[in-house]
Amino acid sequence: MYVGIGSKNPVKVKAVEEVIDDGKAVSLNVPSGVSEQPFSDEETRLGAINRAKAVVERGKVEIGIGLEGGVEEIDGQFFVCNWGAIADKNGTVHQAGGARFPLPDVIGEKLRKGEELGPIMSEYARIKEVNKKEGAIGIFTDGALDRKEMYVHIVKILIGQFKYYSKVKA
Ligand SMILES: O=P(O)(O)OP(=O)(O)OP(=O)(O)OC[C@H]1O[C@@H](n2cnc3c(O)ncnc32)[C@H](O)[C@@H]1O
Ligand SMILES: [Mg+2]
Repeated sequence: MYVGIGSKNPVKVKAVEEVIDDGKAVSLNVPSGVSEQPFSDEETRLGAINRAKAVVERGKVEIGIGLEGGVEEIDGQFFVCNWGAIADKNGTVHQAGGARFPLPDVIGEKLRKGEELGPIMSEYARIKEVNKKEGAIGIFTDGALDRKEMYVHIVKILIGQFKYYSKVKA
């Protein structure tokens, strides 16, 4: 299966490569169509869908995957949320949500001021481009789960659905 991923972020590309059968993904920089820092579950989900569709529209691959990270405020506390989507040339789209976990208030205050989570996290963890490494989930779980592994779960749910529903339709 030749798959495109709508991001050049190595954690997202590696997550797709780890799950797909032939292990080679094409990475494409495509617009998410939402803010650089999505601020709700809905916006994050839409970003993932837009990326997946944009990959397929480029015409290089039959199947596109979009992965998007965002934040969602629940009861005054910010949570990181994660969404993924898979799209094919026939217009089929499947979606999956990933892990959620709360962010400390000191980070929430910066998000409210309009800063992006990526730079906030790098400053907080004192790790350059932490969004391309273990990510916020790696920091706040003391390394129990990193951002790539978190996306691996989403990609498995996406590809799994794609295979299941293709069989059912056949
Ligand atoms: O190149 P792309 O694919 O856009 O990769 P990205 O790291 O910017 O990831 P997203 O656009 O999906 O995430 C939106 C913002 O939230 C940040 N973010 C999301 N999850 C994060 C995490 O686990 N650790 C650090 N930053 C994160 C990210 O860096 C962006 O500033
Ligand atoms: Mg981004």
